[in-house]
Amino acid sequence: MFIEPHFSERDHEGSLKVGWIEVICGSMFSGKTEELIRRMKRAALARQPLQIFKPAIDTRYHEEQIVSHNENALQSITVGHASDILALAESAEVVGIDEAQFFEDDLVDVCVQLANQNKRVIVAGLDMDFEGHPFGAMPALMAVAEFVTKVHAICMVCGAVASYSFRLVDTNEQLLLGEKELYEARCRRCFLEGMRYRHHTEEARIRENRR
Ligand SMILES: Nc1ncnc2c1ncn2[C@@H]1O[C@H](COP(=O)(O)OP(=O)(O)O)[C@@H](O)[C@H]1O
Ligand SMILES: Cc1cn([C@H]2C[C@H](O)[C@@H](COP(=O)(O)O)O2)c(=O)[nH]c1=O
Ligand SMILES: [Zn+2]
Repeated sequence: MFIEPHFSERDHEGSLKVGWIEVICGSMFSGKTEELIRRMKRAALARQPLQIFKPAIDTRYHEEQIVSHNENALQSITVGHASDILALAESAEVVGIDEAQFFEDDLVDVCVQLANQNKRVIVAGLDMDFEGHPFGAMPALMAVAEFVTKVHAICMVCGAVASYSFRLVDTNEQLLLGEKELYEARCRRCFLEGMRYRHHTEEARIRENRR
């Protein structure tokens, strides 16, 4: 379990002397939002001013809350662009960002600026998309972060540890919001099997159309 850096990182009034970036990544259903909520609740207990942000693109559950799959929730601000966070987080010492994969690449620079202003920045997001490719600004964020935590789900096919989000419907757009009706957490083996089957049926369909 992630333990916050020691309190010597604070001045005598308890304010942060140095900032840093924490990344929480993993597949869908792996507990990213739960872990973000857990860390933010502990910051609140320590009476540190905090603010949570999420991208306008993702309003699946609530406009002004981050909500985990098991219905844990915390107040958040929805922003259209990562750069909006800079002004809105001015009075926060701890900044949480959920669904980071949906922001533009400038999220990396925004997080670095916030950390350079001595803020603790906690970013949660999908490390890979439905094809198993790195998602948005997540890889770059992992590179500049002081702390990276990868959380895991349970494979819905075989019960092993899952790192992949398998899409159950046949669309190739990277952006497709949804839950269990559209995605399944899968281990490497079951993810690969699903992808092979998909390519196989796609090729069969193309062959059929050529006739
Ligand atoms: N396949 C699964 N593996 C693990 N947890 C799952 C799975 N399916 C549903 N869950 C639920 O999802 C919760 C995690 O939700 P959440 O924090 O929102 O995940 P994430 O933000 O990574 O999508 C778990 O505590 C569990 O209740
Ligand atoms: C893999 C993948 C996911 N999405 C969408 C589906 C969900 O709306 C979110 C992820 O939510 P979670 O909190 O991590 O469960 O992202 C997508 O648009 N494209 C993808 O490839
Ligand atoms: Zn599996």
